[in-house]
Amino acid sequence: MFKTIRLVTGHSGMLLNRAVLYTVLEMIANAAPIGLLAVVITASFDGNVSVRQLLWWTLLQIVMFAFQAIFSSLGQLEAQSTGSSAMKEVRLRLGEHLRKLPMGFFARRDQGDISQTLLANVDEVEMIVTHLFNQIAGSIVLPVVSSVFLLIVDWRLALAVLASVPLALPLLYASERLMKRRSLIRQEAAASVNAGLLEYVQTIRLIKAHNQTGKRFTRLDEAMARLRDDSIRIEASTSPLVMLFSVALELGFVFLLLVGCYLLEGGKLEASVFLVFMIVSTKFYQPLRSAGASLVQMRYMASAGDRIRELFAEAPLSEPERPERPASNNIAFDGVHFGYGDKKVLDNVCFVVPERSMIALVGSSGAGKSTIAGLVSRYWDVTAGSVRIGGTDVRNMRSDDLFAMVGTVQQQPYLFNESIADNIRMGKPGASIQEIVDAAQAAHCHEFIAKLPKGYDTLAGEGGAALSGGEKQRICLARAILKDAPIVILDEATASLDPENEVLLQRAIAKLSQEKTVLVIAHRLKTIKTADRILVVDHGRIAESGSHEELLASGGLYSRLWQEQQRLGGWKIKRGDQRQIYSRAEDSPGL
Ligand SMILES: Nc1ncnc2c1ncn2[C@@H]1O[C@H](COP(=O)(O)OP(=O)(O)OP(=O)(O)O)[C@@H](O)[C@H]1O
Repeated sequence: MFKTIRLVTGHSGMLLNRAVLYTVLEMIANAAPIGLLAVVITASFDGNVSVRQLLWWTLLQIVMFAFQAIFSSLGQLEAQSTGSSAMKEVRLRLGEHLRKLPMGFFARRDQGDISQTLLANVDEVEMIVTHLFNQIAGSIVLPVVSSVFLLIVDWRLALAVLASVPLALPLLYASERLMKRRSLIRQEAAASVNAGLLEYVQTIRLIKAHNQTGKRFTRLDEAMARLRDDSIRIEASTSPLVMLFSVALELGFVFLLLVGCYLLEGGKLEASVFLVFMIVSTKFYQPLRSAGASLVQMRYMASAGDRIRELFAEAPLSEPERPERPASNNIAFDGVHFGYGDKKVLDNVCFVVPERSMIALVGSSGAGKSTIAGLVSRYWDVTAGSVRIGGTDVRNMRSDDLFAMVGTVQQQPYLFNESIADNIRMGKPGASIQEIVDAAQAAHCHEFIAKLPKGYDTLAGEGGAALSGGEKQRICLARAILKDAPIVILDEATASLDPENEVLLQRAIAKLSQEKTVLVIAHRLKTIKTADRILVVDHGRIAESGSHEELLASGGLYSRLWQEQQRLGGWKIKRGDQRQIYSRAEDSPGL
């Protein structure tokens, strides 16, 4: 549990100490009136109380209440600000850590599961820092102070009051252990509900399209039912133990009555002392009961901390001890083998992409093209062989240097729910609006952005929901152009474009390749016809390599794919003719 507190407070540990100090002072101010009360009761029994003394005691009581209020506010304020800033730091550290993890981690772990850790688990741990830790520290101080006081006043009665503590503690321990076990199960159930909800919202279009609403909802419903059952189970198993702990603790009061009556009977105890004990013991049991309940609750929150620590424990991509910088921007694959776990995907892949050239990767679906592109950015590490940039193995480069060198436009473009300008600016933080417009013009998206009601200030919608696939892809391309990285990877970047925009974009990409190293993945072969070299990937191997003309002449796989696409691509919808919807391309010179 303390590991969790240390993990989240980090450098702010000292601030938390200050919060605890305020709480301790608050509790001392809370306990002080007890001593005062004892003096008043004893003096009243002895019959020597003056009005002046009473006034002084009352004044002292008021001062203690004021101190209590001041220290309580200071403690809460300190704990809240420590907690909030510590959590902000933890989220940033987690975000940074996630960025450095290999992509294999994201293939293993569910998005919803990760977001549950980043959001809910961090919030739960924040509760420890802002409320529970303070509460527990405070609730322990009061009984400690009161028991010291009681021991001084009458050790026999004090021992009677304290006798129930060793009886109650094993029950608290059992409850804490049970909570530890059950909380992990409940955390997993909560993560699976979160994952289900996220998937449901993200795929709502698909679910509607396939009329799957009921079925998907059933799965979500089941996950929620599991969470409900686990929550009830936690409550049902730990609450009775916490309750028993309270009852066992209160048994001390019964011991006090028994011992007190016995001593009173034998004339070995003054009635005033007995009365003081009966009043003060309430200040002993009540805080201990709430400390016990908070401790069990804290155990649950600490399991959220375990999940955060687990995430931090995931090994990031290894960083070289002596980082190297590439001498140039060419890319070389040298005998690369790679597989996802046991599944072998690439087999002895060798090729070079010279600087200022465009190399295209083509091949059937699942052949391994995106995997090759991913290895350049070190999304994964090769199993054998090496991927080098400018002669330097990418594993010997600092990952930040590598990411800065490569600009990628993915198959599925993603836009953040920010303005279009900010989405493009991500490529170069701090870029002026003129630079953004220039990049948008190069990516042929300026025109449609300018026509939007708020132009570049239009919100893209989460995931770019408010834009078409082609528009999103062009904005992502503008982002990559603005990044101005020496290596550009376009993974099916023109897949969602209409023929007209595709031609324009081809020109932009061709221009890009005059200055940069460009690796393009495309299914539509006519979009990469002009590439300096085309690599045909087949079952994880480079099956053919050459220019468009050379590959056509060789009559191999590329040539067959080309013929096939020519045949299929020759069909188009003929406008204005309801009877003859499809027509051969050669019938239409406009194609
Ligand atoms: N994260 C992953 N975990 C396990 N297997 C994967 C993963 N990503 C891809 N694969 C598998 O590796 C093989 C190559 O996939 P890859 O995405 O590289 O092919 P591709 O040629 O780019 O396909 P496409 O043209 O359809 O995008 C496929 O069989 C695919 O199922």
